[in-house]
Amino acid sequence: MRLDVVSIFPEYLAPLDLSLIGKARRDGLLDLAVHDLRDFAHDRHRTVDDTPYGGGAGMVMKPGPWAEALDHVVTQGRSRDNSAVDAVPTLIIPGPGGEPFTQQIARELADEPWLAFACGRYEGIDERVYEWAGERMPVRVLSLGDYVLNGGEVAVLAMVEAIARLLPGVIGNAESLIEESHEDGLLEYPVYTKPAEWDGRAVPEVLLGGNHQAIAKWRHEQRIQRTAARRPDLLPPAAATGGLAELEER
Ligand SMILES: Nc1cc(-c2ccc3cc[nH]c3c2)n[nH]1
Repeated sequence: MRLDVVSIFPEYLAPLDLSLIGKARRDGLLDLAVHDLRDFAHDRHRTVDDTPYGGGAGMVMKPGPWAEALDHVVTQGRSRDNSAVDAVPTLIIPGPGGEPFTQQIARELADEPWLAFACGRYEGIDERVYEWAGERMPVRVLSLGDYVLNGGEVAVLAMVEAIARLLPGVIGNAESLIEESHEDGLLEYPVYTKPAEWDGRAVPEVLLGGNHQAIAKWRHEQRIQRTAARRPDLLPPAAATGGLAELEER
C-alpha cells in the first residue's frame, strides 16, 4: 500500500517510523511519503493561511498550496513502478464534522492500493479544496470522534495505525486480529498473565486449566458482559436491555 501524508508539521508523523508500522515500511509492505505543505507555498514566508472571508476568529488554509501539494502527490505517486498512468489515491481529510472513522472503515481502506491524507490546521481548509480534489479523486472526510483536536495529524496517526495493522504481514500473528474490540461487534475479553496471584488477586480459575472449550465459552461470556456494561449501543436492542442469554448461546 502507498500512503501519502501532507502536513505543515511533517515531524508530527515521525511515530510512523517506529514499531510495527516502521518495520512494515522497512519490509516494503508500506510505501509512506510525508510532504510539507509549505513546500508548495512560494511567497517569501511560505504562507499557507489567511484570514477568513465573512470574518470570524482564526485563519483558514489557502487553496493554492493544497492544490499544488495534492497534484504533486498524484504525479509523484504515478511515477512509481507499475503504477497506472491514471491512478489516483483515495484522499482522507480528517475533520470533527466528518463521518465517524470505524473499524469497518479501517477494513475498507486497508483494501485500497493508495491512500493520501490531508492534515488541516487553523480553522480548517478552504472549502474549494474539497471540491477541487473531489473532481480528481475519491474524497472522504473522517472524524476520529466527537471532540476537537488542533489539527489532523493526530487523527492521521491513529487512522494509519488502524489501517496498516490490517495489512497482511504487518501484525506477525494474524490471530491477534481476531476477537479484538469492534472486529465482530463485541469488546475484547479481559486478559491475564503471570503471576497467577498478584496483590491478593487471583487469575480466573478457568484460565489456569487446559479446558479450551470452557476457556472459549468464558471469554465469549466476558465479551458480551463487558460490551453490555460499557457499550450497550453495540449490542442488538434485545440484548442491550438485558437479554444476553441469546447472545451467550452463539
Ligand atoms: N475527530 C477530530 C478531527 C479533528 C480535527 C481535524 C482537522 C483539523 C484542522 C483544524 N482543526 C482540526 C480538528 N478534531 N477532532
